Amino acid sequence: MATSLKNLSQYSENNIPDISNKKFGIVVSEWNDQVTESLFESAVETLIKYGAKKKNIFRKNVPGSFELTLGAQWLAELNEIDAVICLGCVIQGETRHFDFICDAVAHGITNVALKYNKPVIFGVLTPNTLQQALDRAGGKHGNKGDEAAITAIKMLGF
Ligand SMILES: Nc1c(NC[C@H](O)[C@H](O)[C@H](O)CO)[nH]c(=O)[nH]c1=O
Ligand SMILES: CC(=O)[C@@H](O)COP(=O)(O)O
Repeated sequence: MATSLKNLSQYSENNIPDISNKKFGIVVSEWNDQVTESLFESAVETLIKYGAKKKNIFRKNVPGSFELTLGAQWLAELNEIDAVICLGCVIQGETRHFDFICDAVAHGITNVALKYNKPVIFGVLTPNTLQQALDRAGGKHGNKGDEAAITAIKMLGF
């Protein structure tokens, strides 16, 4: 979809399962916390909107997005956790460090989902600029946290 048409918070509300007794782990990167806190607030709001109980939402912080994989694993290995949402924001700098982090996190989170056979959602923004991140954390392109939460919910209804 062309960026100009993108809205991360527009999705079908069909096939939403009962999540009243589902437990969610949310791991949040502290880097760019102006952005990641907005992603977290939106994710929690969406989970509760569709029936999750606040007492069943468990947050853990990690220093940066590179650590999201291990944080996700520490949550996913808990039998009581039904789905994990990973929230981060990696902003392009001057070097290739951005590429290594994004690649590692995308592959790492995928591997955790497959290893523990449960939804582990990639709610990580990978913008070129802070403004692009803000546009996707409650701005003109919606909120990635909302998208990540509804993705977790729908996967629980698979
Ligand atoms: N530059 C960003 C980082 N860098 C830190 C790494 O994620 C990691 O914590 C460090 O390399 C030590 O392992 N992290 C972000 O989440 N966002 C960035 O823009
Ligand atoms: C994505 C990052 O880690 C970023 O902050 C690194 O910036 P730089 O590539 O300019 O060192």
